[in-house]
Amino acid sequence: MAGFAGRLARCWYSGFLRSPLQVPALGLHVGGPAMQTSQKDFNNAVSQLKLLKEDPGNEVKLKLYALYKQATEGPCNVPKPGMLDFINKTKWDAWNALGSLSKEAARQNYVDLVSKLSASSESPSPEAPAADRKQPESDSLVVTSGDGITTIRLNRPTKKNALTTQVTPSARESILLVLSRLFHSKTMYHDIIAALQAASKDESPITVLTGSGDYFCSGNDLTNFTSLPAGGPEEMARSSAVLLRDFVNCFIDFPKPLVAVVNGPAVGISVTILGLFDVVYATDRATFHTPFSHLGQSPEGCSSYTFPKIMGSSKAAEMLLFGKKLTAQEACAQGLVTEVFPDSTFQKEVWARLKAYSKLPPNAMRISKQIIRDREKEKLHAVNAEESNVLRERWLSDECMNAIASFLSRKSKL
Ligand SMILES: CCCCCCCCCC/C=C\CC(=O)SCCNC(=O)CCNC(=O)[C@H](O)C(C)(C)COP(=O)(O)OP(=O)(O)OC[C@H]1O[C@@H](n2cnc3c(N)ncnc32)[C@H](O)[C@@H]1OP(=O)(O)O
Repeated sequence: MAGFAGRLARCWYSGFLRSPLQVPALGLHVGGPAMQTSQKDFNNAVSQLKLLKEDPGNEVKLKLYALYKQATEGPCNVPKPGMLDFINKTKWDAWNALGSLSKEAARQNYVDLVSKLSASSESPSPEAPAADRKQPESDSLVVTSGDGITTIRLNRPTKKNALTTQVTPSARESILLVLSRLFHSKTMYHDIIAALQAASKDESPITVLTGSGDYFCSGNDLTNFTSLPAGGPEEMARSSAVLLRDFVNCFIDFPKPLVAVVNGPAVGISVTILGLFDVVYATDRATFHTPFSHLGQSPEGCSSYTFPKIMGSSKAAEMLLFGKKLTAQEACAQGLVTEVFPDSTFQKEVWARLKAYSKLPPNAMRISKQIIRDREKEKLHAVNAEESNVLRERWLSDECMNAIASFLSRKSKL
């Protein structure tokens, strides 16, 4: 007991317990020295936020939004938005969760949070940009070229490289701009399309898709479903089907050797498009999972056609209908993966091999790919169009809505 009391006292004196109460969900101060923040400190913090070099992520942006509203308008005083108005409801929930927190305490929390973010965005990034970094379409996608290889790297490791339709704002955006850009604009899907189009015309003989961090990609970002456009769910489903079709078309039409370097687990659309790659190398840590039925959705990426062709209809059905997750070895045995490498030597072995392949005559490789793939193209485009249409309907179904709501409320994971 004495030890605990001693530790408590030391914590108190070191300022750890400066504010005696916290709002657990957001980790916020609600009392103590909060009252000392001036309006000037708060205004400075609002300006400081515009200078952030890193995107703090949607969760932090929500906290900032809620604190800003509380600091400037006091406790939430507007009606709760409707169920389907996901974005405004999420913002309302965050603001409302601050309860009766005083304006002064909200100002203090806002200032503390911004100063923490500024401090961490000044420390050097663990992954320094490559010297040959070429087209940073956004922070979520990094495109580099070197050694005869153009590498398109999915770069949202904290979200397992989920493909977002929401923009990662670059630095120097005001909170209002940050919030408005939460809604729409250019997306990671568009960035990948642009990167593939550029790579199809660049000097590199080989193009690679890979991921940063421990995942290859966790598929479509399920929070994409929360950005309802003015036309409501129907418009969201329509425009998403168009985006999906355009996205997959780029893989069907890609003219050069396209290699997936699968650095970890792959989910959803990041698995299905593998059937459109020429070669797939995987670490032995990778898994391959298409939980479409669990999500009330249906196959895309031409997998309804390529998977039965690659692995036979019954193995394909087990993956696409029942969401059976394959290990890397199983995926290799079934022909979806070309070769599996031990995780400890994966990067070294794969890149050495690709560098050697990139020295082969580029025109010969393109022409060979053309002969192998061209007779299938028309069929693949038709399959892609059909799959996109079916998904358009699925996205409006109760099964899909409930599955997304369940993930968003953290009740379910794969
Ligand atoms: C209208 C739609 C938009 C239109 C887009 C057009 C084209 C899209 C067409 C494709 C349609 C569907 C195909 C698919 O891809 S279906 C597959 C979707 N993916 C999933 O269901 C995966 C969901 N994620 C999980 O189950 C788990 O996160 C995980 C991948 C198994 C990892 O679990 P973990 O315990 O190791 O890590 P976890 O803490 O959960 O994750 C870390 C943070 O990352 C967030 N996150 C991970 N994956 C996603 C995702 N797919 N969508 C959104 N967020 C994701 C996770 O929430 C954690 O965030 P936080 O730290 O809690 O903030």
